[in-house]
Amino acid sequence: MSTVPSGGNRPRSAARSPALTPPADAIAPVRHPDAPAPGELLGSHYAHCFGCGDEQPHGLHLQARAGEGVSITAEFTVRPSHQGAPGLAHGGVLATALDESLGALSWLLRVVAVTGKLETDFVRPVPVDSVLFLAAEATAVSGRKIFCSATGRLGSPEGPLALRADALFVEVKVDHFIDNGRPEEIRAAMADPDQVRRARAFEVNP
Ligand SMILES: CCCCCCCCCCCC(=O)SCCNC(=O)CCNC(=O)[C@H](O)C(C)(C)COP(=O)(O)OP(=O)(O)OC[C@H]1O[C@@H](n2cnc3c(N)ncnc32)[C@H](O)[C@@H]1OP(=O)(O)O
Repeated sequence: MSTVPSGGNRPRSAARSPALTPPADAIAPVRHPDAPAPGELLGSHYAHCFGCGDEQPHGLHLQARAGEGVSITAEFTVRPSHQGAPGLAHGGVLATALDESLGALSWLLRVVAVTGKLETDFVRPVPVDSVLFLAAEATAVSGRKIFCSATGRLGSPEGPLALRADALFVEVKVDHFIDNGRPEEIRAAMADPDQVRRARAFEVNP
């Protein structure tokens, strides 16, 4: 019996929702001229974010770095608290790591965007203590819609493919959070000059 999980070589687009295929008039994503330089750590967009916040004790503490074009890389170490099955990462946690990596592309586009749709293939089991090497890139833009893809590889950037995702992010105004977030966290964020600075860094026209 083969030990290679099935599905690893399936062409990605064949099984994806039509909504994840950019329309014919979509344009190539444009890296903002003030985007962080390739290799630069992007930092957290919100200290309490479950994906990247350094003040979030339960979080993944993902640290993303700018890549070339509109791409990022990130590393995620799977901890015992991330288990689903014994000794294996929970799929929802892995999807979160992909989602956060894709969200980090906003730093390079300098737009604020949220996940509208995320489709994930779990190609290989991911054991506890694995280091996942994540890579995400924006592939097309159409109006407010940002089409993007990510992969997660085991042990090194060239390691076996464990995860891949395609996603649609939708550009929003900062008001999206002010209007929808719980008032106490919104008040605290708006009173924090460092948080306001981070929010501004996403926006071309704040
Ligand atoms: C302080 C700094 C913090 C910075 C914060 C950064 C946070 C990053 C965190 C990591 C990422 C996340 O987890 S973000 C959290 C998880 N995501 C969310 O909570 C989003 C919840 N959903 C929403 O709020 C909404 O549905 C939106 C914003 C996604 C879309 O609503 P809208 O603004 O009214 O726009 P709408 O007209 O519906 O959609 C615009 C276009 O996108 C398409 N579209 C929208 N959703 C979908 C969908 N699911 N599947 C297909 N297509 C979709 C529409 O068909 C339309 O296409 P067309 O007609 O134009 O062709």
